[in-house]
Amino acid sequence: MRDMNADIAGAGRPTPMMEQYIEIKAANPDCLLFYRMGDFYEMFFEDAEMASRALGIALTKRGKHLGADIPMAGVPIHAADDYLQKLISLGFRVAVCEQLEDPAEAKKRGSKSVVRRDVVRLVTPGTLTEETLLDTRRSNFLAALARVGAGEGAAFALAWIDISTGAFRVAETAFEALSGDIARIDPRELVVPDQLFSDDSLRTLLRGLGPAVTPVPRATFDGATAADRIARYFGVATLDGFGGFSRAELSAASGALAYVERTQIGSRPALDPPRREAASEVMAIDHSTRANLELVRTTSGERRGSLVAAIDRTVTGAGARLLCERLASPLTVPEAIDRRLDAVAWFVDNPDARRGTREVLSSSPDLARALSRLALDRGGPRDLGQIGAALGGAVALAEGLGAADPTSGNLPSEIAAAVGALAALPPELGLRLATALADELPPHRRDGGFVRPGFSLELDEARALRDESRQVIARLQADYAEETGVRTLKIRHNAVLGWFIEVGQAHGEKLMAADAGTRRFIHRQTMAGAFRFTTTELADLETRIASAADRALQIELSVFADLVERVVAASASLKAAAEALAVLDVSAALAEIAEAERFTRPKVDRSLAFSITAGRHPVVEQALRAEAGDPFVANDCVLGPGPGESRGRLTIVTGPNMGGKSTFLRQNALIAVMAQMGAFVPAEHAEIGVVDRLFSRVGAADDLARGRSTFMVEMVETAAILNQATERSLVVLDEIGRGTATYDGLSIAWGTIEHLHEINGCRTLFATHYHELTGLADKLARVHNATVKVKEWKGDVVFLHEIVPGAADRSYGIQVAKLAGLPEAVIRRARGVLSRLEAADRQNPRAALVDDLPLFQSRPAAPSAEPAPPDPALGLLDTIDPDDLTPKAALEALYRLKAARAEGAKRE
Ligand SMILES: Nc1ncnc2c1ncn2[C@@H]1O[C@H](COP(=O)(O)OP(=O)(O)OP(=O)(O)O)[C@@H](O)[C@H]1O
Repeated sequence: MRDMNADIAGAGRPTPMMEQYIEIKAANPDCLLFYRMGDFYEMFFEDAEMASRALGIALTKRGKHLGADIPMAGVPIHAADDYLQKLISLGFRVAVCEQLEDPAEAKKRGSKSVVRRDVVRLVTPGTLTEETLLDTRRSNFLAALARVGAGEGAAFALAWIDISTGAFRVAETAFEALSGDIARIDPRELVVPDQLFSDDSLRTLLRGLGPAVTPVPRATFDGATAADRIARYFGVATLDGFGGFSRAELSAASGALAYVERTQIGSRPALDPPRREAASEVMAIDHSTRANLELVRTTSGERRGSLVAAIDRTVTGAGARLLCERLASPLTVPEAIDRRLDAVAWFVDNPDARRGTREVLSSSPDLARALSRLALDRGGPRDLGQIGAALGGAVALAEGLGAADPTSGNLPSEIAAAVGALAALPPELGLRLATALADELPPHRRDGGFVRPGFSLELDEARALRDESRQVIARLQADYAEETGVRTLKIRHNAVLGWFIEVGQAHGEKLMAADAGTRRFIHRQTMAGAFRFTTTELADLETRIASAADRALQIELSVFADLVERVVAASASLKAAAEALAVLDVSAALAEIAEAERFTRPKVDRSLAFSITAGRHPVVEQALRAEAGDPFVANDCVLGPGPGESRGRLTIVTGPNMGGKSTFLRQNALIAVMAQMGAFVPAEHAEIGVVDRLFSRVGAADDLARGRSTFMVEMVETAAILNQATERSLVVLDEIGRGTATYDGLSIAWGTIEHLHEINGCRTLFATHYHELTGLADKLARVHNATVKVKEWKGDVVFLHEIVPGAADRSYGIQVAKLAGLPEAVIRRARGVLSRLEAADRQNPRAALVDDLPLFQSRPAAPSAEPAPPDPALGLLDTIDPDDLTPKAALEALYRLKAARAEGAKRE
């Protein structure tokens, strides 16, 4: 397409319409152009070819350009949303180009003039608003990444906006935290200034995010104009009222807003003012930990099997979105966590209120998204209806919850705040919507028929006239039939002729002859087998009908506009109510699952405790139940400091394959996440000192997209843990070092444990098959051993899934391999090899290593007691006096120095 303009100059001119198309397309080169022609969006040239392949629609042609056929493909307006959804999910961006005037208007300018058209909106993954294009249970964030400064001193920030609900947040981040923060926000689209897009240090990260990354001109991120842009958007003189923002945050917020403005063209979504999220208030969970723990989706990308799928009992889309958000961003401030837990506890203790709340909520529509569509002028009567219904529900809820706490003042603060927000809704708005809107609502305002009879006298009159005229037509038809004696005479309507009288051919000829004198029946059209007539009477009536119908529609549209205006004027309180409804849904849903699954309230404080009694893995437990398999075996886990200790413990978990080590590791990480998101947890008792960062290295996966092998990925992630974990962190490591040769792996695991114990001091679970490591428990004060119990029965192994103190002596790998169906011959051979290896180890046991190796030395601690041998080069240097040297002697001295240094290096 880009070259097309150049081509045209050299050849004959394209048609005026093609000229218009080419101009609009040239302004939107990175989008498929949906070019409105009547009831279709048409695409031409490469766009047509791409769309026809992507959507499986017919590729046709229309006219010629430069002597060649113009490929064309089109989608009908009424089905456009479905096609848009498919295109967006395939990574396309679409520019929607509408007709901006009636074709009749264009004709007035001359027969060759083209209808004015322009792009009214860019549809991109991060800027969707239509119900059909959105996933109800997932937020649809557009994020923007900004960097201020360069090199070591560079500051990063992210801003993210969901235009379908108005949510707008900003947060500072750091280079190392970027991938974790982006994973937490989970945006559908990330915009970055073009210089960051091509920055080497970010290339791997951005490439990993795929087509959802959109580079934009850096000017929109410009720090100097950022504050102005934001203030302008919200119509305020200064941002002071929104709180303080760093330069990087302003830049990101400005970049995100600019993109919203660019894609929405003239429309202005009703966004909340940007809210700052402090990194210290959210548990840091890096990208791979998030993926490993399968918080919101499994490693294969599905929601089924994830933690959120196992615990989500919300009944509204907004509730599901909030639950997901809370799960993705657990808190680190115990008071804030307690506020959430208080709300859940209240719903656990008040099952009737819970049931009532959930019942009202389940029929409560998506207030935030309906509001957003109306504010963007993309809403229909049903969106108004949804607001009305949600308002009705809100009033019922506020009353119901108030009644559940008649003494009032005893409601937990989160619920009280939600009830407050619901009670603050303008009562007249709900009433107005209820009286104005009909019971059954059409999807589009253009068809009318959504205003309740009795609401507007004028409308009722216009409608009566319109409908009555129709009866008059029926009567007229009977009269004409009577008058002409043609029983089959019909009065019909079509778009070209309007109302007309139709009779069969024979009757038509007769009528023309009989009527020749009076010319009462005016001939309009002769069809095959039929004649069409009109009369002055009918023409008059037609005008009256048309104007009455038109009038009725105009009145309806003005009622619509008035209602939208009232709704938009109340958007602040409606948004607060939408948030309140979501909070109530989440709290009640977490109470519901707590009761159904016997979850209990965790105690979260500022200690370093980590004490779980009878903890379970919520997903595995439900899966086992669904398969009607053995019940899940609950296990304890204590990682907090013991008596007299100031830092947390490291527990080495050994045990057979398939014994349940990974499950145990993950369940404790998940319990920490659940506790800090403000949910009850699958344990009899849980006490957790807030976890600032959670690290989990569970299971290995190649990252071929980034050109890293399994082992490399494992080492990169282990390095991140060793460099970042604090004593407040929780670290869960599964089989570190297994991806390489045994001795290398064992050595790396060994060094890692010592570093975690001595330097990081974090609470750690470490599962391994290197049994030699269990010896470390004797050497390192806070290292403990735990193992999974098994029973051997007739040479087979029976897993008990019970974690007990102590070390395993063997892995039962061969027994598990046998269970998995490895050929008998292989099993026999493996047994033979194993017994040889074990015999060799008995002669020269690796387990004894722990006694031989000195303790970990890399602590930046005490200088070593033994002085290092003096460097001979330094000794030699002392004997040289530069003032005494001739140039030749100086050169010789230099050679001698070099030699002495080489000698010293050898000794080191
Ligand atoms: N506490 C438990 N109660 C009941 N069943 C369990 C329990 N823990 C694990 N299981 C079952 O055992 C299976 C294997 O568990 P898991 O993957 O945790 O073993 P593992 O010791 O990590 O094995 P490997 O060393 O081979 O990775 C699980 O899929 C689950 O079905």
